[in-house]
Amino acid sequence: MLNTSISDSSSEPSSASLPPLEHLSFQEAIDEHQLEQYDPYNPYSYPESYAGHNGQSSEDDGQPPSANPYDLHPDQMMGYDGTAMDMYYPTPMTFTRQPLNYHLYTLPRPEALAHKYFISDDIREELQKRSETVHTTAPASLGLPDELQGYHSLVPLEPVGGERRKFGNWYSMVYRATSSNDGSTFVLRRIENFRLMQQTAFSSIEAWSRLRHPNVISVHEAFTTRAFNDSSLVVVYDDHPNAQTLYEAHIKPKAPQFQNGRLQAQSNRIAERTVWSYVIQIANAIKAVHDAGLAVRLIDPTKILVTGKNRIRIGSCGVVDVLTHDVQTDVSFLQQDDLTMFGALIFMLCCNNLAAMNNMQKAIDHLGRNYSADLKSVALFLISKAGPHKNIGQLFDMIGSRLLTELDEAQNAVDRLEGELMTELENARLVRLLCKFGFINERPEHNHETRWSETGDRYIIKLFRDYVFHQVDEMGRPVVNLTHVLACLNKLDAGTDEKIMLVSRDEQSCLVVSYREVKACIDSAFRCVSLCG
Ligand SMILES: Nc1ncnc2c1ncn2[C@@H]1O[C@H](COP(=O)(O)OP(=O)(O)OP(=O)(O)O)[C@@H](O)[C@H]1O
Repeated sequence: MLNTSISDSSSEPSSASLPPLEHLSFQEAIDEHQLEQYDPYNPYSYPESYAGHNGQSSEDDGQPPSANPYDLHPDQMMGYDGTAMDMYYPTPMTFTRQPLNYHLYTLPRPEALAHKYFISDDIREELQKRSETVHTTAPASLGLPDELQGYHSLVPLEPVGGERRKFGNWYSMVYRATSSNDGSTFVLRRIENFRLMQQTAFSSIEAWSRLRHPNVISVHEAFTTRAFNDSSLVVVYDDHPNAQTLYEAHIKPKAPQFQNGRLQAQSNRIAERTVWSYVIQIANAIKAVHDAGLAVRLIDPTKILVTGKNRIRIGSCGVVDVLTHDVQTDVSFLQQDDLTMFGALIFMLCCNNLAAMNNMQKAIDHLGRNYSADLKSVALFLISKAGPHKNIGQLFDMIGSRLLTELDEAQNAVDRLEGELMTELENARLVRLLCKFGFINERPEHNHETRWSETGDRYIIKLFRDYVFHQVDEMGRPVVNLTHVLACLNKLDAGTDEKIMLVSRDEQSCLVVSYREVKACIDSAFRCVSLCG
């Protein structure tokens, strides 16, 4: 069995995941008096102090100064910790990483729209962070190969320099890289100084690459390379940006935090429900692996990833098979070993201690005191002596109705996501409309006509644009109301018969038109532009 050396990395920098986001809502930055005047239903109505001296928006659209992330000191930037990646590299970065403002679109959004028209902040932020992580680049000073068997733009996912990372007895490093084939990112685990004795060592990788399971990180391929100036083994996996290992998520000691004015230690205790969810997902993964005639061979908190809310995936599959190809071992023996490692993992998680198995009795007592008898029975079953009847299927008999709870949760999660997706359904429709506006309005010239966009049907479109976007209140201040814009655009897209009054800019004339008529004007003007294009 592979003896994975696990160093206590409590003092080590965290991995590629970004630091927790500090929500700097701008309401926090304004005083109570200003808040009283703030209209929460008007998405862009800012307190007086953010408007220009004449009561109109200032040039920066009346945004509070702190809402612009680029104006802030890096330490204050939302969700941005410049040191998060820098600490991986021994030499200082020579570029400035511009942070995303995750709240760019929704900071001033009215409460009433919160879950109606837009995906929820949490999910959007999470997805944007993942996308930002994928686009991180490494400094050239690291001297990484430019190209590696169809992969480029390598970025280490572990600190470089300092103590070298080990995978069993081998030095190892994990990189994110982009595939030249399809532009997707993958994760490459490199094992240094590996000498391939026989090509058949890769036969297990072929078997692993055929296995697709929601709780196993898919294996794509493996190859040897001299691109790192040695003979390295590289195994390629699906990328799950911003994933944390179980160790990072639950075992690594957390820094104490201020609570009620006092610095307090943070508990790492995992809720029983979460442990059961993990147990079921890992058992499910092991069953799929065993059914495929393989063995996981490495069930360890540093090699299992949490890739979303309580979503677990076993990683680093196949590497041990290649590394120990010359040692012939019966697969059923290795599968029994998987169950023992799985049992040990439950103890480590419940005791928040990688070394829990060093004091068996203490670990059993701890688990018994803090968790249910059922969980203790499952853990004890897994570490019990191997036998012909001990298999992963038997574990499912023990789990019983908890499987149904997990199924309920999974279905609820799908429903939630479908709900989120629904909120984005109409976005493309409105963007298409806005694009048409953009093509038509203020077009300097069309068919040698310099006043094309101001005359004929286009004049109605111009007035309609004023009606949607350029209304002012009785004090002459811009009415910046997202609800009005969305309502108008939706009615326009539907072409309703509702009539609206469009007023010329000099207020000397007005036109009463239906949305249906405005829609016809836009369609014909856009056709005219696109046919000549
Ligand atoms: N498939 C993957 N997708 C995304 N991130 C991954 C993937 N595999 C590994 N990682 C990330 O790479 C980092 C390094 O992985 P590794 O398996 O070396 O874990 P580790 O915690 O550094 O363990 P060790 O101490 O044994 O080196 C981890 O933070 C992990 O989150």
